[in-house]
Amino acid sequence: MSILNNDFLALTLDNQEALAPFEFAFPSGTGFVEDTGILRLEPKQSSRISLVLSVGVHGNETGPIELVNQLVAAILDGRILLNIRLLVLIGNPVAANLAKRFCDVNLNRLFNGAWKKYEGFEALRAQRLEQAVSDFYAESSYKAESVKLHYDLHTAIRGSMHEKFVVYPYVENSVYNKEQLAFLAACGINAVLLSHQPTTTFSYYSYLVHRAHAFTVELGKVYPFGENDLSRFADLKTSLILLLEKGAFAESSLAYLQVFRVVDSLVKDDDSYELSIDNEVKNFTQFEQGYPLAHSKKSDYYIKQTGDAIVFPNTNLPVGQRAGLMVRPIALDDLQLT
Ligand SMILES: O=C(O)CCC(=O)N[C@@H](CCC(=O)O)C(=O)O
Ligand SMILES: [Zn+2]
Repeated sequence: MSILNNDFLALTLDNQEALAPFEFAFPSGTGFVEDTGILRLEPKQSSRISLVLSVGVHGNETGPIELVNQLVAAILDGRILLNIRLLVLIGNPVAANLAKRFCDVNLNRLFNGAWKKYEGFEALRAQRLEQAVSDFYAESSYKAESVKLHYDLHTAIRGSMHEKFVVYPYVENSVYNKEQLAFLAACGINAVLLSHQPTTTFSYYSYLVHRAHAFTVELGKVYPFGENDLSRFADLKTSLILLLEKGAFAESSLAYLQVFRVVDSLVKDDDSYELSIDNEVKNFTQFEQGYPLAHSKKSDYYIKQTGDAIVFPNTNLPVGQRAGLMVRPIALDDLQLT
C-alpha cells in the first residue's frame, strides 16, 4: 500500500477519525501511516535527530498544513532525500474538514493529560497525539543522545505587528537554547514570546515530558485551504529542507529577534468579560499605562506599563480560559542562553 498521489493531507481528510496502519517504501526510507494524520518517516541511515512537525492542531489553520503536505510529497517522490527521523502530525482532521478551529473543545488546551477531563474527538485525539510523540521519541536508536525537536505550526486569528513569532514554552531554569533561536530566526521568525507558566499546549507537553526543543510557531494569519500565499513561508521551507536533508540547523543572527516576556495572562472570568479593543487590533499592539483593557462583573485590568502589548486576544471562549497574554519587550542580552 502507498499514499495515493503522495497526498497525505487528502488521505487524512478522507479518513478524518481513524485509519488502519500501513507501511510503505519511499526513495530515502520507510514510511509508517500509524493512524489518521500520523505519519512516521524513517530514513535509510540512522539519525540522532527526531523531528516532530505538527500542523492543524487548530483545524482552520491551513497554511502550515499545506506547507508540510508539500514537504511530505517531496520526500515521498524523492525530490527531498530524508536524512533525519520525521513524525508528521495533522492534529485535528475533523475540525479541518469543517474549517473550524475545533469541534467541542480547543485541542491545544488538552495536553499533559488535560484530555482526561473531557469527552469527544479532541479528547481522544490529544491522548492519541501524546502517544504518537512518546512512541516516536522512544523508537530512536540513539536514546539519551537523540536530539528531540517539535515545531507545532500555527497561524493566528489576527494580524500581527511581528508576522511570524514563536511561543517558547515555560522552561524551569529560564535558560534558552541559542542554536534553536538562531534556527528560528533563519526560518523568518521575528519575535519570541517567553511563556511564564506551565500550560496544557502541545509544545509544552513535548518539552515537559520529553525535554524536546519544542515551540508553538505562529506563521501569520489564518486563511482557508487554497487561499494561503505559501511564498510567505519561503525561509521556513528552505531551513526545514536543510534540516531534513542534511540534519543541519540554518542560522541567522539573534539580533533579528524581538524578545517578549509575559507580564500577565488575561483570563475570561465571567460571561460579561470584554476587551476594550476592536477586531482590527493586531497581536503585539502596545498600550499606554492605565488604559482600561479588560472589564467584567468580577474584574478590571489596566495596562501596567506603557509599551505592554497584547497577544492572542480572544473572548469567544469558555469562562476560565485564556483571553489573551500581556507581554513586555526585553533585551536579548537579558536572556540566559546555552
Ligand atoms: O490567534 C490566536 O488568538 C490563537 C492562535 C493560536 O492558536 N495560538 C496558540 C498558542 C499556543 C501557545 O501559547 O503555545 C493557542 O492559542 O493554542
Ligand atoms: Zn493555532
